[in-house]
Amino acid sequence: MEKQPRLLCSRLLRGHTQVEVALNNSVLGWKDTDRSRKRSSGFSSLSGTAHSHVVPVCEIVAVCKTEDDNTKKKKLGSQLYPHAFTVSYVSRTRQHQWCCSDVTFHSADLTLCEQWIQVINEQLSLLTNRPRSLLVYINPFGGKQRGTRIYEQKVAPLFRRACISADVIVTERANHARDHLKTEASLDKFDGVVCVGGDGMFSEILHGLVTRTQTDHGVDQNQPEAELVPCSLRIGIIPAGSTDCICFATVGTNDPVTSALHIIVGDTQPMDVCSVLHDDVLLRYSVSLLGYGFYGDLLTDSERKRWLGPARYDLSGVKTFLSHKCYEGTVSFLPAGDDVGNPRDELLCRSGCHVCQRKASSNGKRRELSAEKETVCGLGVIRGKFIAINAASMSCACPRSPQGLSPYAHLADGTTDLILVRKCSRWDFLRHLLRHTNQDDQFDHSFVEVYRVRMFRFLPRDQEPVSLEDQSETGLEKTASGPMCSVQTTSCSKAHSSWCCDGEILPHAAIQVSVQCQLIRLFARGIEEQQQCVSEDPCTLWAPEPNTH
Ligand SMILES: CCCCCCCCCCCCC/C=C/[C@@H](O)[C@H](COP(=O)(O)O)NC(=O)CCCCCCCCCCCCCCC
Ligand SMILES: Nc1ncnc2c1ncn2[C@@H]1O[C@H](COP(=O)(O)OP(=O)(O)O)[C@@H](O)[C@H]1O
Ligand SMILES: [Ca+2]
Repeated sequence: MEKQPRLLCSRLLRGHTQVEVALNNSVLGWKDTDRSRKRSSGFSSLSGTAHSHVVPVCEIVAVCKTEDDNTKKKKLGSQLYPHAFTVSYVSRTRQHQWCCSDVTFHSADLTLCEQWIQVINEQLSLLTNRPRSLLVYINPFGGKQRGTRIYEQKVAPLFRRACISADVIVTERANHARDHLKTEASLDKFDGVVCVGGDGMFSEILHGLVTRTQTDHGVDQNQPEAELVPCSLRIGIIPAGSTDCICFATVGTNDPVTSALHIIVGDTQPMDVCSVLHDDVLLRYSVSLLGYGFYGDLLTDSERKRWLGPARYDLSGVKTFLSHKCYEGTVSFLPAGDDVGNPRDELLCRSGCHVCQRKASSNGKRRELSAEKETVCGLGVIRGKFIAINAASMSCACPRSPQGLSPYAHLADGTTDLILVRKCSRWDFLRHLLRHTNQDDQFDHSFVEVYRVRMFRFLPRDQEPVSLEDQSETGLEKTASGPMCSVQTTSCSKAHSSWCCDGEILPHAAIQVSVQCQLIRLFARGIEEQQQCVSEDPCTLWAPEPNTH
C-alpha cells in the first residue's frame, strides 16, 4: 500500500525535552530526539514519560495556541522557546474509560506554531462525522441529582474546547424533553441530541426522536405493520442516572467524560429498538430490558422510593426477592435464524461486531404473531408459571452486573434475548441472580430458558384463549420447539405483574413486541475489545530522516 505523504515534521520542545513531531493524514506522533533523550534520560524515567507517542488524528479533540507567562520564559540552554501550541487528544485509562490529555509543544518560531495549528485544524475539518451543533437535555433530578453539575463541570468545557455549540435545556418536568423533541425543536440545525440523565431520560429522547421522525415522514407508528423510518440524528448519553445500562452496554463504562469524548470524535453505534404494543396499539419503545414478574415488581416498588436515589433498586430488589411471586401465562415467539447466533454462543458484541454488521434481513421478514401461524414456521409457544420473563435487546451490562442480563446479546442484530425464569425455590432464584454478578452462566439452570427472537407476545393466564387454559388443566405445558415438561405442583399468584420497559412501567400485561433493527444510532462505538492499538507503526512517521525546521 502506498504510504501517506508526510504533511509536517518539526523539531520542537516538549517539557524540557526536544522532540521530533510529525503529522500525516491519519496520525500525529512525537518522539524524543536522540540528543535530548541522552541528556534528559534521567528526567524521562523519573517522570515515566515515554520516548515516543502516536495519536490518531480522529482522536484529536482540538489544537490551540498556548499563551501563558511560563511559555514566554521557556528555555533550553540559552535558546528561548516563547511560542507554543497545545493538542488535546483522547487517551485511554482503564476499563474502557477515556480522558482528554494535553500535550504542549514549544517553538522559537511563531510562524511554525501557527502552521502546525492550521494543518491540524485542516485535518480535523475533514472528519465529517463529527458533530458541530448539539441539542442537550439535562434531567436535574436523575440518579444522585448531579446531572446539571456533571454537564457544566465535566462535559461543557470539553464541548467548548472541541468548538461544538450546544443548546442546553434543563428539563422542568417528566416528559419535557420528549414533548419538546416531538413537536417544537428545530432539529435541522443540530447534528445530534444529547441526554444527561439515566435510562429513563434516554427513553424520553428515544420516544421524542422516533415519533418526530415518523411524523416527519408520514408514518403511522401505531400501525403494527408500519415500516419505521430510522432516525437521522445520533443520540449521545452523558450518564447521570441510577442504572445507566444503555451507556454502560454501548461504551463499556458509565463515565461522563468518556461519553463526551465519544460524542466529540463523532462515533456511531446503530441500535435495535423494540416496539411494544397492546392490542395492536403502540405502548412504548424499548432498547434495554423489558421485564415482567421480578423486574416489573421491583421497578413498581422502587418508584415509591425514588427519594432514595439509586439505592432504591437494592431495597426493592431485596423486598421483591423475599415476596417470591410467580405469574402464569403464555409466551409465544418467533425465533431468530441461525445467522445471528444464540444467547449462549459466547460471541460478545464488541466494537465493529460482525454479527451486527450482517444486520439481519429481519426487517423485511417481519411477521405478525397470529394464532393461525403458531402451528407453522417454527413459532415457539411456552405456557407456564414464571418468576421472571425478561427480554434483553442488548447485554444490559451495568455496574451491578458487569456482564449483564444476557451477556452475548447484540446491540444491532435485530433480535432480543427472551429469558424465561420458571417457578423455582427462593434458593434457586438467588443462585440465578448471584450469577449475574460473577462469571458463572446464569442460564445454566433447569428452570431457566433463553431464546433469541425477533418478536414475541405474552398473554397472562386470564387472557389466554380457552383452548390453552384447557391444556393447562391437564398439567402439561407445551412448547412447539421443545419437549413436553411437567408443571410444578406449587400454587401461583393469580394477579398480574407489570412490565418494566427501560425503567418505565407499562399499563398492560398482555403485550406484543417486535424488534426494529437499527432504528437509532448513538454517539458510541460499542465496547472496545482491548486497548486499541494504532495501526500505523510510529517509526514510519520518521523514516527517512525528517527535514526538520
Ligand atoms: C444478589 C444480587 C443480584 C444482582 C442481580 C443484578 C441483576 C442486574 C440486572 C440489571 C439489568 C438492568 C437493566 C436496565 C434497566 C434500566 O433501564 C432501568 C432504568 O434505569 P434508570 O433508573 O437508570 O433510569 N433500571 C431498572 O430496571 C433497575 C434494575 C435494577 C436491578 C437491581 C437488581 C437488584 C436485585 C437485588 C436482589 C437482591 C436479592 C437479595 C437476597 C438477600
Ligand atoms: N425535570 C424533571 N422533573 C421530574 N422528572 C423528570 C424531569 N426530567 C426528567 N424526568 C423523569 O425522571 C425519570 C428518571 O430519570 P432518569 O434520568 O432516568 O434517572 P434515574 O436513572 O435516576 O431513574 C424519567 O422517567 C424522566 O422522564
Ligand atoms: Ca439486539
